[in-house]
Amino acid sequence: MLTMEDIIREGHPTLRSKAAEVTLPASKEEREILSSMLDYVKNSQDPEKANEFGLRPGVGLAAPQINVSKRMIAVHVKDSEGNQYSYALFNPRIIRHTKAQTYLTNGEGCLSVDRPFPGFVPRYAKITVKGVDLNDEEITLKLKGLPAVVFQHEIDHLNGIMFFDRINEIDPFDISADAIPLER
Ligand SMILES: CC(C)(C)[C@H](NC(=O)Nc1cc(F)cc(F)c1)C(=O)N(CC(=O)NO)CC1CCCC1
Ligand SMILES: [Zn+2]
Repeated sequence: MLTMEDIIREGHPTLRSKAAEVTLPASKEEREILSSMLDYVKNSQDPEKANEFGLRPGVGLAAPQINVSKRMIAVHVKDSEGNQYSYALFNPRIIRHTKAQTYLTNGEGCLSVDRPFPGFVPRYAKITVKGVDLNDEEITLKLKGLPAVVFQHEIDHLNGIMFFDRINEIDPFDISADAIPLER
């Protein structure tokens, strides 16, 4: 099973690389890796397991974070209405998005970043994501709110983008007036 030791940290070159498309259908090894990533995110949200294995509770993970430069992400997060989004995707891509922006009012962190990085991270308010799941099904997801933010954060990792790249350097808390705030 994956633990924090498998997660590479800021400064590791893989976090700044563009991950390669997975040739579909995925190999057995690629499926095992993607499945272990979803297990990590689920396990990390289980207090007993998180405690036993020292896991930092996560809502998403991208393959580059475990030093696998392939386009694979795992997300396990509830939206504000309590709907559970649990997805492990090969080759996820944003095919549509609103101009409107949203942001977490607490800012963002990252399992690969061991320091606080204050500031608002502008994200698209609504996105449509296409990808292929572990059953080789192509799925299309229409997302808003926290799930939309998590998917954007994870897909950024596939392109070597870290959340703090998106924070305004002059005024970290500067965000467009019509951006939709997402309270924690
Ligand atoms: C780095 C960490 C702080 C652990 C972060 N968790 C998180 O943001 N949890 C959270 C946020 C909420 F708004 C409401 C709530 F209920 C729980 C996280 O897992 N990630 C995953 C990651 O680093 N993936 O690469 C960072 C998140 C920041 C925004 C999206 C993903
Ligand atoms: Zn991250």
